[in-house]
Amino acid sequence: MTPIPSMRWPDHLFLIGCGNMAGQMLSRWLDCGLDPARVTVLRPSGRPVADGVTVITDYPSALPAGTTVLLGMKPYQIADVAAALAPLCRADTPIISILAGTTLADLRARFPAARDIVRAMPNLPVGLGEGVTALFTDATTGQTGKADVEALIQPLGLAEWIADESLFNQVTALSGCGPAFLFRFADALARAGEAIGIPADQAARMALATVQGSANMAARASAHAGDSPAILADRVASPGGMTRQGLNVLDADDRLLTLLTDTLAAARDRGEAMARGE
Ligand SMILES: NC(=O)c1ccc[n+]([C@@H]2O[C@H](COP(=O)([O-])OP(=O)(O)OC[C@H]3O[C@@H](n4cnc5c(N)ncnc54)[C@H](O)[C@@H]3O)[C@@H](O)[C@H]2O)c1
Ligand code: PRO
Repeated sequence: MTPIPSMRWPDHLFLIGCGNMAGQMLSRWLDCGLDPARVTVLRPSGRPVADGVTVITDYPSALPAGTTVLLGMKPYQIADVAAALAPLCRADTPIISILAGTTLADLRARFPAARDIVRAMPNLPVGLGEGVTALFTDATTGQTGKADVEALIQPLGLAEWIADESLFNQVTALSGCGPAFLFRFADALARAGEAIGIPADQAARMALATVQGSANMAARASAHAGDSPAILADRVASPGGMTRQGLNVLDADDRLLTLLTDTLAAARDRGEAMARGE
């Protein structure tokens, strides 16, 4: 992949944990030209991450100058991680946290020296540069700190600053968890096809290609003509035809809308419970 010319990288990037999510972020950054020699990953397994990336299993005695920290482990590990990491962080050590349900106030309390702390909520397609990342910070973080984080997040896809942290669990439910809901939909579409008689492997291929083509088409239609997915759905449905009969099932009593609203609300509520330490 050709490096994105406008990319601006931290002098050094220190990842705490590099599993499903942080791994996708790092993979995209490396694809876009981040020098692996600038990256250190701390992971208990010590398993290699990528050529040239340093992997350690314990905390160093100091962080290289210009280090940006990415917290990428599980939220419940924050107490242990902060106890070891906070003494290494200085005022000019930016911290980006992708931990669900971990508030900025909590992060500030655990990393009192750090000035720039940003909550980021990415989703898995960031690995393709087609992700969504919600960002939140407070007035303590400087404008330069915000711009630096924005520059780092830019190659991952869409980035959206959230003005009000109380919406962070909502946006996490929508875009952070969203890929799982879409994957479920694609799976259900395939299984429904099988249920009405299509061979399973063929239904799986056709469902996935339909989701992929439709998502690409919806993105283009929105960007070029401002046409929403709701308008596109009507364009598929010939009056009195097959699609309308199907849409009538999804739309009856707002069935699909209610199901998705309940789904997002359940995910949001879990984020709020996690923030309470539950
Ligand atoms: N998976 C997603 O789609 C997604 C999306 C947005 C945010 N997140 C957030 O990303 C974080 C990681 O989620 P994941 O799905 O990648 O989980 P994961 O289990 O795949 O990765 C967690 C990583 O943390 C490492 N780790 C374990 N104990 C550690 C310790 N004591 N110190 C440092 N590292 C340790 C593990 O080796 C692993 O690499 C979570 O906080 C989650 O809220 C995940
Ligand atoms: N994965 C994380 C979780 O399930 C947060 C968004 C996606 O908690």
